[in-house]
Amino acid sequence: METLSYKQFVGIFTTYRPSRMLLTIAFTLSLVQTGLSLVIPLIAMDLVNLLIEESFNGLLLAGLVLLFVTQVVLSGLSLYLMIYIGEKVILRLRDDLWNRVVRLPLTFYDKNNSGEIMSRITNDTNVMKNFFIDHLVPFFTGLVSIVGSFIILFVLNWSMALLFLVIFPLAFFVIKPLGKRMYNVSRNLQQETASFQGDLSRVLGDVRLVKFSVAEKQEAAEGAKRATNLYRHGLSTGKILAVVAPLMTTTILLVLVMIIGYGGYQVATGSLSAGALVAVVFYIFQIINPLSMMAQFFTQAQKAMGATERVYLLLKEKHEGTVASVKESVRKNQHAFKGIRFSNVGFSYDQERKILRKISFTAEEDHVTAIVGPSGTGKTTVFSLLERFYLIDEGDIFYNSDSIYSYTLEEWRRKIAYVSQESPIMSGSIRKNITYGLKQPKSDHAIYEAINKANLMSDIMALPKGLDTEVGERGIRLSGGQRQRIAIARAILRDADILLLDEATAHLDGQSEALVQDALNELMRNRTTLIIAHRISTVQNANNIVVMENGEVTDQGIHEDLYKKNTLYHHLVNRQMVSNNHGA
Ligand SMILES: Nc1ncnc2c1ncn2[C@@H]1O[C@H](COP(=O)(O)OP(=O)(O)OP(=O)(O)O)[C@@H](O)[C@H]1O
Repeated sequence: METLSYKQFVGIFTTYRPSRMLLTIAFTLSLVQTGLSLVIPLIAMDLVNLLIEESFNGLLLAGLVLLFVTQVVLSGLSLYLMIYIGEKVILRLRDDLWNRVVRLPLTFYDKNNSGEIMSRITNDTNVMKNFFIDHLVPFFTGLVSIVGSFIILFVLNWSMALLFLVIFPLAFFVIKPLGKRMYNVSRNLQQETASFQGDLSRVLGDVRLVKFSVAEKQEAAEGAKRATNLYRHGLSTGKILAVVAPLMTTTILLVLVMIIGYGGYQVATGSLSAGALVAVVFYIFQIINPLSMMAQFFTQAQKAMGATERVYLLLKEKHEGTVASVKESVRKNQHAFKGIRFSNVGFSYDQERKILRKISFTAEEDHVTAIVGPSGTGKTTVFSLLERFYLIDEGDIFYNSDSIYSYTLEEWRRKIAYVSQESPIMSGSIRKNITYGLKQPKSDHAIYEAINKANLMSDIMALPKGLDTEVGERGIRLSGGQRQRIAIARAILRDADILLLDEATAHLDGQSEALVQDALNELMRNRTTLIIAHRISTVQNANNIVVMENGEVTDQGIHEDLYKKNTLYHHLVNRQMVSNNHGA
């Protein structure tokens, strides 16, 4: 993994920050507050000295109290502003990430685990936020506090300032190398957290598979291994902290003992006033506190860098619109043909294996074109290319007279309704599922019409809350046939010009299948329909059948002709389809 440069790191914060004005106000407030805290010991010094002389200045005391109060109020205000800015940055970042995630091309999801992506968007952004709020801003105000305190300390009593200057930096020689280790440890820790989440979402997503494969033991062991890894990384962090924290405390104690000892001696000899010693101790604290925080700053910065690095990788991914439109568009092709035309299309998912070779066929408007072929030949891939999930390598695909790449991605996908084999259902109401992705809201009347055409009416009427019944993960489970008919109702409402249908291989019972088939016949009317066919009735009724074999189109025609002259087709119909044949 390439490492993030400081410039990119800062770049992310500046890209998503709110107005510069707000940042300036927040910074100014915390600087003023820090400045005030530098004045307080000076007043305290005068007060102590006055008390020793047994006189008292009420005005001075009132001034001190006022300063204290102002400082507290300003400190609260600036803290809130910083939190506000931090939250704003992360809000924008998460917004942007979410936006990107839904727009990333499928090629990205082929390569990345969804649980890990979730972890990046939730955990890693949190780490970034905490760094900003808890460390970045205090770092700068801390710097002001340290420098200011040192200057005053030197003016008050240079010998004590010098003493302090010699002892304290020693601690940093030990802490610095540990910072580097901390970076590696937290980087691994976050990677491991992401893997943990990745595994968890994999198991939860396919909990049925786990159960019917009796893989519980295996998964439990896998999970325990991951949890142990997390534990180990946690302990490694602990070890580093166990060295750093006592070291810091001891150093602080040492410094205090020496300063107070030496200061007490000076007070006794009369070269330092008691008030000045009080002020010196104050300033020492105002140096030590931010310093120990700064020691953490570097380790935390490293941690935040690790988190930002992964977020940055996600931000760098190109979204689908730009990938799928790379191909030069060819509008106004000469052909007057209406429908879809594949012209010498070549495609591979990766460099190693060509999946489709010189695919050419037509799917005419108002016709049903069936695609048949053995498993793994590339039929689903043809559909994916039509949906522009992936970009073709060679040739072109035309719709009517234009290349499909001459449309914007949204324009193009709105022309298509896809009823896939699995008919996925989203968590939510049936209404939400049926109207999913539609541009305009549909009236209940239109929805019921679609439901009727999809043969779903009696199913929905039987549900307690009708259209508003919750389905999917948080609601009732639908049967395979019901899911398909919901997908069909969705496609009917979508009313797209092109229909892609991946016929289910799963065995529906006769009645369910008849219902689905009826609904499909209704859906296919007046569209350009392409079907990956598994039923003999489908191929018998198709206007054109495209036979695919090993990524190539080897034949085209109508059922009767192909059945007679094409051995593969003959074989396919006899072996694969007859078993599915209910209605033919
Ligand atoms: N996302 C992907 N990344 C890499 N290879 C893929 C991907 N999807 C499919 N393939 C490969 O492409 C080839 C064609 O797959 P495809 O799903 O198009 O076949 P199919 O004809 O639809 O098969 P089936 O009838 O079994 O569904 C297969 O060898 C498969 O391994």
